[in-house]
Amino acid sequence: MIELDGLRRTYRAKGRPVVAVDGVDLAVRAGEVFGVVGRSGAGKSTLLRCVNLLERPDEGRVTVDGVELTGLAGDRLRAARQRIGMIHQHFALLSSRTAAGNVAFALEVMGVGRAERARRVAELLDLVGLADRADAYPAQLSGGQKQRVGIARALAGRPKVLLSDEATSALDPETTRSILGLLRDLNQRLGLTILLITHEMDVVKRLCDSAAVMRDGRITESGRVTELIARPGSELAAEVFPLGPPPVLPDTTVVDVTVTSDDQPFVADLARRYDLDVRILGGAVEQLAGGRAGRLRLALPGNPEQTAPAVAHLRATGLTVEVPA
Ligand SMILES: Nc1ncnc2c1ncn2[C@@H]1O[C@H](COP(=O)(O)OP(=O)(O)OP(=O)(O)O)[C@@H](O)[C@H]1O
Repeated sequence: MIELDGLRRTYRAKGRPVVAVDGVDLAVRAGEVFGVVGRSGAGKSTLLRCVNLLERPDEGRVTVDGVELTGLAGDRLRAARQRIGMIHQHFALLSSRTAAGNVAFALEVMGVGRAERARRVAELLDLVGLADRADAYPAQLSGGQKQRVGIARALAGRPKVLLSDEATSALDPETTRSILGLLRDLNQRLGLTILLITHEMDVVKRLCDSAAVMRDGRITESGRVTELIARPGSELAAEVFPLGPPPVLPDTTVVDVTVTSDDQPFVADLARRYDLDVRILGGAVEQLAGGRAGRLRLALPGNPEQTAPAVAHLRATGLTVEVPA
């Protein structure tokens, strides 16, 4: 649904080039929620803004729903852009217009007539659960309600794709959960493809089917969330399920095991097979949007040489096992 090929965007700051996006290839499948994570300055916002050409890439191609946007200009580009909704961290609402007025404004820009506009505004506010606040001004709405208006407005052009720029970063945890629930619901009910950028791992856990990690303008890893978490050395795994530095324990081998949905009861199996008193030092296993996954840190009695057969057995059963240094 979204394909980025060889995307590059350079800014000039104080006379020097700053490569914000440095040759990015990315494919987002129709109907999936795809999250791009990375530290501040990694190039996430620039990448997202290149998808609807708010930012013109210097090089590379952007294709959305089979249309190469980088090959369009003028009215054809405007029309293609209407099919891509966008929501923002600080909502970007017009303070002088009510919730209904903000959504109506998007429809006005698209040339939708008055009667149709009124019908669509009611429908869109209903879709985001805000029908009863249609006449409220942004200053009278909570952060979560403002983001609901932002989402209704982004859906005005019946887009197939929604871009989300840190949509929940300004919200408290409970409101974040309700907005993530709404986005998941819209993704499923409307078949909406969502590409989002975030620095919140909770967003990746609760909403994303797939994800990519961005660093210094490049994608360093990308794939389905559950697959990435099971990949040895994955940065995403360490961010989503942090285990921290390993403790130093005498005559003990510390191992980090990635758990995914089809795993066997491996702790009990290990204890039985090798007569080991396996201890769980930390970790978590959760139901994510893309399936059950997690990481557990285990302590096996014995030095690495003594525990090697048990570790090899864990690996042979298909588990990702890392022995942290
Ligand atoms: N308009 C601009 N002019 C000059 N440099 C810019 C501009 N916009 C972004 N940059 C630079 O490009 C790089 C990537 O910025 P970008 O905002 O895309 O990163 P980000 O990952 O979204 O970070 P954040 O989460 O802090 O917004 C940074 O080094 C930033 O300073």
